[in-house]
Amino acid sequence: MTVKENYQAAKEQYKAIGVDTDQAIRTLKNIRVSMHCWQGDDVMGFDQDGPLSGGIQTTGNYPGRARTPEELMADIDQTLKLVPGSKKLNLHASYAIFDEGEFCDRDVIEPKHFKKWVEYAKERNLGIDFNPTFFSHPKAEQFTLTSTDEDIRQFWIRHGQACIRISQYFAEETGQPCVMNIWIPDGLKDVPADRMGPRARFKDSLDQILSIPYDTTKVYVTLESKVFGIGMESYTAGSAEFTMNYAAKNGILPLMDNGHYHPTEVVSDKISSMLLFHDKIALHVTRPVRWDSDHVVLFDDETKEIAKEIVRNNAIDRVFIGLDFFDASINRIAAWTVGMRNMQKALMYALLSPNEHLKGLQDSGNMTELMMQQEEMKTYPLGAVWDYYCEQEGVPVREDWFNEVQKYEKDVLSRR
Ligand SMILES: C[C@H](O)[C@H](O)[C@@H](O)C(=O)CO
Ligand SMILES: [Mn+2]
Repeated sequence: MTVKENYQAAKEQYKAIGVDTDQAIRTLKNIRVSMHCWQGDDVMGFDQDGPLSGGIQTTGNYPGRARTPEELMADIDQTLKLVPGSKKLNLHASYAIFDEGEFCDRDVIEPKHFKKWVEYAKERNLGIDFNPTFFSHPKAEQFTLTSTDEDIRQFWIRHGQACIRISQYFAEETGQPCVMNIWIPDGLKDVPADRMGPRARFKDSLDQILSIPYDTTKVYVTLESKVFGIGMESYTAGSAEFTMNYAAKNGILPLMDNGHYHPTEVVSDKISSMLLFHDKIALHVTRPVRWDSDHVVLFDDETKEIAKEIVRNNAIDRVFIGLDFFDASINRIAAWTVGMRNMQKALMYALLSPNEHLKGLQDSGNMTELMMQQEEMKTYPLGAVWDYYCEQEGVPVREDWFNEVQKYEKDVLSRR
């Protein structure tokens, strides 16, 4: 049977339970998933040579890490060829590109240092999301926006402001809004004597960053929480409560990273609550294995559940979906491809669910049929619809994409 014939059979099966597969494909095609540039180079960036800091870690030493902007762009290109649908590029400030012999510290970076990224994005019809980088820098050895050293705190405030200006430049150049996410690692290894002070300074720093004029229809500033980091096990200033309240009170968006909570908490259960109080929210989809390990996103239960919450709450236009993982132990292009395709597959799974019918079963208290139907959905022919979608999008079907990764590894990555 051809991919199309398989699709026709699947289409009939879904139709019998009231699901329109053609519509699901049309919807999925327009959901932009933001691909993080930092999977390609183990979060090293181009503006400094020091180690990765901030309580995050890449493990592994698989050959082929991108070492220059040109290599990273080539690797992203290779990945984009293997991923269907609409995509966006997510950059960190540490990926600024300087001219030969030029260097600008993070507090004085300008749009011109991202001109090459803008050209790259425009040629590929990609929007750009952005992140100030409050780690991997000599001035981030201890604290950034919570620092008691006013010079250091002001340095990072200027960095945040510079990034807002760069974000607006991205939005204006690409014609797509830019999500600018603020995450700081600031925290303490051991029991604090003062939990309030750092948070008060963080609050004031954010107020100062956001005090500069910017177009809120073009730049969506988000604030990401985190429960702990390596070396910040006892306390993080940017806790869930801090970021949620700050975002709600100051007209910015909360960002939830599903690696940033206690292990039994799930972001899928938080989305509906957040949507009731915010017009828009943002996500970092990742896979925490026992801790915020940033493993590649799989087609697993939580990813599917996150996708279901976005789809069945009609929140596709209200949730910015970005990925955030970095695995240096496997081929990095395969890592990106698996993660991107799985996020989209999860969205397709959600779109192919008879959501109104299932909700009706819950509302009428018919929990037996609800369980039965939700379980049966797991073996409906999602794969046939996914394959057809990939074929329509001109990207490899099923595992065929891996041949291209192997060829690229042989021809390009292994020569680095
Ligand atoms: C690179 C980081 O993962 C990112 O900036 C931040 O979103 C994070 O999740 C830190 O744990
Ligand atoms: Mn994150």
